[in-house]
Amino acid sequence: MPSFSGGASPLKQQNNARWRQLIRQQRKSLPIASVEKRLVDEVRKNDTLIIVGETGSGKTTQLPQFLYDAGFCQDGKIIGITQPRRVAAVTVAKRVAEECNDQLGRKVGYSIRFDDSTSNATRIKYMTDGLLLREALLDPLLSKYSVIVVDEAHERTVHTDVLLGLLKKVQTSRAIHANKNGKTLPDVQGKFQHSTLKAFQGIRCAPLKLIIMSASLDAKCFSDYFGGAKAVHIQGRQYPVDVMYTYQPESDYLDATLVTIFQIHLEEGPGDILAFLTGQEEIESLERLIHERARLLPPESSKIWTTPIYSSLPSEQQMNAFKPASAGTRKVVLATNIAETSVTIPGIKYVIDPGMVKARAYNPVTGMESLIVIPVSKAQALQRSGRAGREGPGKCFRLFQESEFDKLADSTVPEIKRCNLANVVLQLKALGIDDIIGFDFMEKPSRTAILKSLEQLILLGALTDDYKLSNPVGLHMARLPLDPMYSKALIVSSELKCLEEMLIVVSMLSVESIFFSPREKLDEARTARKGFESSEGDHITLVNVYRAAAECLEKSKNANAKEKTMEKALNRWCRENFINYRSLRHARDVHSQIQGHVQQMGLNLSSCGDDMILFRRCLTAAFFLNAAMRQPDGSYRALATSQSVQIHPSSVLFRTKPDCVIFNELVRTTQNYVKNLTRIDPLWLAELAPQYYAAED
Ligand SMILES: Nc1ncnc2c1ncn2[C@@H]1O[C@H](COP(=O)(O)OP(=O)(O)OP(=O)(O)O)[C@@H](O)[C@H]1O
Repeated sequence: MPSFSGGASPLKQQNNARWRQLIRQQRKSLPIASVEKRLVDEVRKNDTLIIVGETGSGKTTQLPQFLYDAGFCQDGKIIGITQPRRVAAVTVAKRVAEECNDQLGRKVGYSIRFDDSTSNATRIKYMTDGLLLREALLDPLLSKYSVIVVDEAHERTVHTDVLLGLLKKVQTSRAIHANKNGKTLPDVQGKFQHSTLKAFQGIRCAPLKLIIMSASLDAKCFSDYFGGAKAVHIQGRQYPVDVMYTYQPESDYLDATLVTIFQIHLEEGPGDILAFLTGQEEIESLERLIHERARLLPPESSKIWTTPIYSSLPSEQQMNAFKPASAGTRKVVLATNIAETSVTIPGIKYVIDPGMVKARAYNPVTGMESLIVIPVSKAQALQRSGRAGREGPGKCFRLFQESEFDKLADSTVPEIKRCNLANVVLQLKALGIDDIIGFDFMEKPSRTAILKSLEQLILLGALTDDYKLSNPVGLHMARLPLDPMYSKALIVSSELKCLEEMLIVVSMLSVESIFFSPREKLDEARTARKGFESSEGDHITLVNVYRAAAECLEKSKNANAKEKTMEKALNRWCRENFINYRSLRHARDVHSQIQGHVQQMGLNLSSCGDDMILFRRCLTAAFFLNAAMRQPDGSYRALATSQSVQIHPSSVLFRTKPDCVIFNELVRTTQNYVKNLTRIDPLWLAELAPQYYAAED
């Protein structure tokens, strides 16, 4: 994973005395600055504290610095701040390092999956909540942290919720431990796995301070969970944000966003625009429409620079959104909700919020997870408007009526209540927490959902029949930062000697939209795609694309081209073949990261060559829970859930309609569609997954 960079060079800025003076003034003028002493006192007095303060009041950037200055990092301890999103962890760490007049990675650093900028000197560490959970696998008492700040807790991502439960447990263990005046840790014996206990024998642990923060959380609910923890409210924001609503409901929010962008561009003063959309496809189609329309404007008003930001975009491309536009050009950032909380995107004065978001949905009875587009909550709308008004007064255009806003839910339903819990259960098991149903979740997922995931993990071989983590399969699976089904696929394919192919498939499935079909060139795109298609299905088609791209790179490498030229050649090849260059690059990134993991785990990196029957059998052994049979009426029935599903038109099997398939994704729109399919022989199911399909006597 490349390191995050971009924007003006911090060192250059730091040498500039005027710039330093400006930063000092900015920091002093933040609402949080006037309550520094009070906040530090409250943290001293309370082991758990809830801080609610408006967006932009200075919580994320300032509080860790206050605590550092107040001596919370004595004895080499670290203040850890978790964020639900990678991009926030990185950009905020960069900003705070600049404010501290230090290089990123020294006093202030960030650590996210596959990218760690910290050093032994780091005392203020920004990270994703998922990363801290992984750290807990190695250090169950999180002994190097004196304070942990869980920022943007209102988002209630599944990682945040699991982390909150875990931190509560760690706090208790550390308090008991500290009372025993620094003895070793028999008091936590039984709470954690024996193997991990050894890692911290003899370490002295002081109590852990825990701070929960957000602009839009229900303080009472968090306080109750933490035994009546104190909540403090920080008043005021630095700059006002004018919020506007539409007079009429908008039937097409994408078109309404496009119109609003040009309305702002042509009628409002200088300032960049941030528009929230639901996913990569919407972003890319709007980007094209903006460019088409901008070409029709007179030259003096046509200068618009669009820059997308969504989670599957490679990190250095995400960072483009944080760069300033050149003089006279208006930057339009097209973002998903990854830019909704915590971040300050320089230049943004106008926010456009169509009020929709793509969210996970889960049916605990069938065990099926899907993605659906739904209205945002009030908390999300508030966060979105809070991205304006950070460097000066701002405006937020909500593309719905005020009466609709009033009808929105106050907060988002916690993700833990609407996702497949297999991953959570696997992580908790790896942390030595055996009683999942009895785990102190802030909001308990349904019993059915927990049981369903336990059952799934047993079927995948990650848990034994008595619900213990299996060795080595379960241990390997917990170590891989992937969905359990994908982890299982890698382990099975190593046994069946086609790990190389499966690595490609898992990487390609981890990114969005590999194929690119512009509306005006649909026929050309279809013809180009035919060149990669396998009649066996989409997985092998993806392998073909990946290998053809690798061949293109190999050719330019053989011609001794420099890396930049090789990338250019790949970009050209992608355009010619209607492949999404951004997605392909991301897939290559993911591939090299996962390859590192599987090699470390000692898995066998072999290829099945042209034996695609073997590979399809391997896909069956991995994804047997997602098998579907054709019905007499041409529809399909998902075998595990008995749901009626259709093959998505994007699949190469859309027309051939084989008897039996395995699939990777279920998308709910007007119908249940399955995507990413491979044709299989139904007899393989009982042979390769007898634990699930063996015929009853
Ligand atoms: N990268 C940056 N560039 C310029 N100004 C910044 C940057 N990061 C933060 N700031 C300034 O610091 C202010 C406080 O930011 P901070 O992220 O600490 O606020 P917050 O209270 O945590 O907001 P939120 O609840 O939205 O996360 C911003 O409003 C902005 O004025």
